[in-house]
Amino acid sequence: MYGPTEDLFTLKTVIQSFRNWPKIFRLFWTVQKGYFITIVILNILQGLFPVGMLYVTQELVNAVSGGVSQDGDTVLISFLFFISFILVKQLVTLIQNYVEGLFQSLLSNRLREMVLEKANSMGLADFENAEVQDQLKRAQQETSYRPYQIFELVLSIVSGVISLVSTSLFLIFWKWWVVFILVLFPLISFYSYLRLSQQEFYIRWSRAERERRGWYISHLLTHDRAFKEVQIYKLGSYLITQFRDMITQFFYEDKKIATTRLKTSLVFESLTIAMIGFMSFIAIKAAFLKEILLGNLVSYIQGITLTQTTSQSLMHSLIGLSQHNMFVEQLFLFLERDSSDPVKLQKVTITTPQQNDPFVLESIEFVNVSFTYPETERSVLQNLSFKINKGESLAIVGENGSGKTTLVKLLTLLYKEYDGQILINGTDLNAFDLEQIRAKIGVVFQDFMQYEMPIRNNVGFGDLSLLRHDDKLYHALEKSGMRSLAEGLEQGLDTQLGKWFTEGLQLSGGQWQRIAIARAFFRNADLYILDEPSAALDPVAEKEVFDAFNLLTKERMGIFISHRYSSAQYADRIMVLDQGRIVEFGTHSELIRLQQKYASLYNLQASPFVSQS
Ligand SMILES: Nc1ncnc2c1ncn2[C@@H]1O[C@H](COP(=O)(O)OP(=O)(O)OP(=O)(O)O)[C@@H](O)[C@H]1O
Repeated sequence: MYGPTEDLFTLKTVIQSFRNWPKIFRLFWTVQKGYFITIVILNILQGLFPVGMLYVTQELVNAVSGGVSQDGDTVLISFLFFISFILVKQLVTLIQNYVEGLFQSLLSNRLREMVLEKANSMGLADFENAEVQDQLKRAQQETSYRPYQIFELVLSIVSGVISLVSTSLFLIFWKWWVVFILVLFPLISFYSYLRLSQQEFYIRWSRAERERRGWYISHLLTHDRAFKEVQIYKLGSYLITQFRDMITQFFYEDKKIATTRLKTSLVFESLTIAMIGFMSFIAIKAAFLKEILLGNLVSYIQGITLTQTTSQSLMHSLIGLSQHNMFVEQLFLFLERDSSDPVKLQKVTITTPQQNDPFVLESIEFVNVSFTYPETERSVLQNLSFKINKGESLAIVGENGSGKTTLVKLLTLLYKEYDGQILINGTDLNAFDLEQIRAKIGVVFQDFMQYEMPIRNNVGFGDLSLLRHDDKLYHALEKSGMRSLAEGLEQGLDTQLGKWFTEGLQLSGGQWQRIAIARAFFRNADLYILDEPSAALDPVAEKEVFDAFNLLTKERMGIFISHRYSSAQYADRIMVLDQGRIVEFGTHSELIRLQQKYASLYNLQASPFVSQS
């Protein structure tokens, strides 16, 4: 297993985890300076309140009991002072809650945005990597609240230290050793609590993958796509049992830690109470013997309790801080990891139509390209060399798993780690801005997306800059044979598709595919790629789509993958892939004359006894 293990949580790692603080505080500063400063000031004030409270209480009690003065005015002034103090304290607390709430929302929004921005800048290889998925999961889980909790704890430590110092000074004039014991005692329990918090972190850390599995099971059980199979194959109770086993295991892990925490707390809390009891007894005895005034007795007892709780909560804050640090470390690990994709996130300017881009794809050439998927051994594409020029169409055929889709993924620049060279207009691909090249490619993947959004978005995502150009959207829909359906709808292009949201129109598999084709055609691309376009299309739709495709690619480039050899024959050239190698390459008639794999499969499909798939 990668990452930390339970034994690795030493004091050193705890200290090291503080290295993210400059980044965290820079983030706070950039989120909202005004709120940030206000929160700091209000927390310092909060730190001074306890000792203030001790003082006004002492003054009031002494005034009432006549220990300081018999004068009625003094009592009244002390009382008004006491009430005003409480009022100010409450006001500060209210304002503090208000500002902190707003700041926390802003911070959590910004962090969530940062995680999404990072995810958007990653490559496909990252998304297919379980370790990255775990990191993403941890980052998402911790983003919304951990950094703010660090801030809160730092502030509470600051105000805690102020309280501790001021209340200690108050007690020191009575008996210095009382303060010494009260501060020292929580330090003794520090190690036990630190160990516990590290164990908690490890448990949560190691859960990321299992939590994702749990999420997947609940996704299967709660989403329409899986519903049919879950019902027909009666998978429900099996999946629920798996889910239950998983959460039960989580529960027992949590329970074990909670029990240890309970035992530790029981020991230390009992000792604490005994200690406070002993010290209070000393103060009561002194008051009984008239060595101190009644007001002083009250403030000493409060002071003892306050010093004890403050020093204990300071200790817990420090431990909490180290735990939050470890979690935040995971967040920054994700935010700062190198992307497998050379394309860095760019702000999309959706106002400039892509039509204005002077760059034109003239040719794409593969020179001895071999490819192995990350984290795997087997070479999926081996020594591919071919060239496609503007105005040409290419059909790629081959058995399942022969590497057709992988080739499309390389063509669409989704993986950068390949051997050999890919040349664009005769120049190595790496010399180009990949975003610019991608903007010139319109593609329908085998597992195309069905966006649970209006038709406008489903098609318009092909070119965001033209999202509001209804005529162009309808034109693209016409090419994929979906115009009349869209025009017949009451809401037209703004009809919601899918069933996830209200008033959604559910399409058939073939209709969804045609929408995806319209999306690709909507883009003013130089290269159009259709991966298995006929998979869900009826013969009439297939013919329409191919006619549109041929027309569209006349002055451009067109590549399609198909298992239907009847479609492949109309491409200018055909590539036959077998176990990642090009075994035949040429026109339909050339390959038929060769009488090899293509010819035999073509004849097999043409035979009246084989149904076309
Ligand atoms: N993301 C991936 N990670 C690792 N291996 C993969 C990945 N995707 C595909 N493969 C492997 O690469 C090989 C080629 O897959 P590819 O999808 O390119 O085949 P294909 O020719 O398009 O097949 P089909 O006709 O079934 O769509 C297969 O052996 C597959 O197991």
